[in-house]
Amino acid sequence: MTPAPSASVRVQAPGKINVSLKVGPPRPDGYHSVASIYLAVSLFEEVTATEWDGDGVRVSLSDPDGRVPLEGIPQDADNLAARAARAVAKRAGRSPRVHLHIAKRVPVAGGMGGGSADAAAALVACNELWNAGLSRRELAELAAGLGADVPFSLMGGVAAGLGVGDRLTPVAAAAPLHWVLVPAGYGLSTPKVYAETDRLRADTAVAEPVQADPDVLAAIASGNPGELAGVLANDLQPAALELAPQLEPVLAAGTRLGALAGMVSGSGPTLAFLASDETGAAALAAALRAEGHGALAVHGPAAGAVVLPEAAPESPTYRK
Ligand SMILES: C[C@@](CO)(OP(=O)(O)O)[C@H](O)COP(=O)(O)OP(=O)(O)OC[C@H]1O[C@@H](n2ccc(N)nc2=O)[C@H](O)[C@@H]1O
Ligand SMILES: Nc1ncnc2c1ncn2[C@@H]1O[C@H](COP(=O)(O)OP(=O)(O)O)[C@@H](O)[C@H]1O
Repeated sequence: MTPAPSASVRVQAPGKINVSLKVGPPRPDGYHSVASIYLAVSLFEEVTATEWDGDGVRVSLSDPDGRVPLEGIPQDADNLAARAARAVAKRAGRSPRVHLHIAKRVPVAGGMGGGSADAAAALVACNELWNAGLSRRELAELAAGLGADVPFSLMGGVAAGLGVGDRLTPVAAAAPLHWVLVPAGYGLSTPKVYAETDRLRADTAVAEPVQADPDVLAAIASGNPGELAGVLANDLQPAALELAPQLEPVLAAGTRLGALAGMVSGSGPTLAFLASDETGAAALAAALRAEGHGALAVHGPAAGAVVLPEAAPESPTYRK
C-alpha cells in the first residue's frame, strides 16, 4: 500500500507598493510613525505548509520564475514565515511541526514586502493546516507582532496605514491600476534607509504624519492614473537614491519611455512606474527590457492572503 500523502495547504499573499509614504521623526522605540497608502499588486509569494514529523519548523525556498536570487534569505528559525508558524502554534497551544515551502516572486529586500507576504501566507496556511480556528482579526494581531507590513499583506487591496503602518483602514479603488516594476539585482536594508532619511532631514523640522494623503486617496477613488501620477510621493525615496544612486538613470528611463510617473517602492530599490492602462504597461515593460532593464507589468489592487486550491493530482486515465 502506498502511504497517504501528508496534508498540505497552499496560500498566496501579495507584494505591495506604497503609493504614498509619509514618514515622521524617529521614535524612541527605533521605529517611525508613518502615513502610508499601500497597494497590493499581482506579484505573489506562495507558501505551502505540509505536516512534518521533524522538530520545529523546516523552511525551503524556490524561485519558480527564475528571477529572484535567494541569497540572504534565512532558511532557519529566523525566516519570517517560520516566526509566523511559531506564533500560530503558540496561540493555538500546539507544537509548531511544519514544513514551509516558499516560492518567491517578490524581490528580496526590494521594498515590496516579500518577507511580510511570506509571513502573512504562513499565518493563514498554518491556521488552516492545524485547524487552529483563529479568526482573521486574531491573525491580524499576530501579523502586527511579526512586522510593520505583515498586516497589510494579510488584508491586501488598498489600505491607509497609520502607526508603524499596521493600523489599517481599507480604501476602495475605482479601477485597477497598471504598473511596471523594475527590480534591482541587489537589496537595500529597510532600517538603513530609515536611518539615512533621518540623516538627510537632520536640520529640518519633521511633522508627525497624522493622516494618509487625501489627494492620493481621491485619485485612487477616481481611478484616474493621470491624477494619481501627479501626487505619488515617498519620503524614503531621497534616502534610497542616496544609498543607490544608480537608480536615478533607471527612473529617468522609465519616464522617458512613457511612464506617467516613477517612484521608489517603499525603502527600495525596486522601482515602480505607473502606466495609463494595461496596454501602456506592457509597452513600457517591453521598452525597458529592450534597454536592458528587468521589467515586469503588474496590476493592483490584488487580494490579500488566500488559500489556493490543492494542486491538481495526476489525472488518472480511465478506459472502458
Ligand atoms: C519601508 C516599508 C514601507 O511599507 O516597507 P519595505 O520597503 O521595507 O517593504 C515599511 O515601513 C517597513 O516595514 P517592515 O519591513 O515590515 O518593517 P519591520 O520589519 O517591522 O522593521 C524593520 C526596521 O525598519 C525600521 N522601521 C520600520 C517600520 C517603520 N514604520 N519605521 C521604522 O523605522 C525600524 O528600524 C525597524 O527595526
Ligand atoms: N521569508 C523571507 N523572505 C525574504 N526575506 C526574509 C524572509 N524572512 C526574513 N527575511 C529577511 O528580511 C530582509 C528583508 O526582507 P524583504 O521582505 O524581502 O524586504 P523589504 O523589507 O525591503 O520589503 C531580507 O533581507 C532577509 O534578511
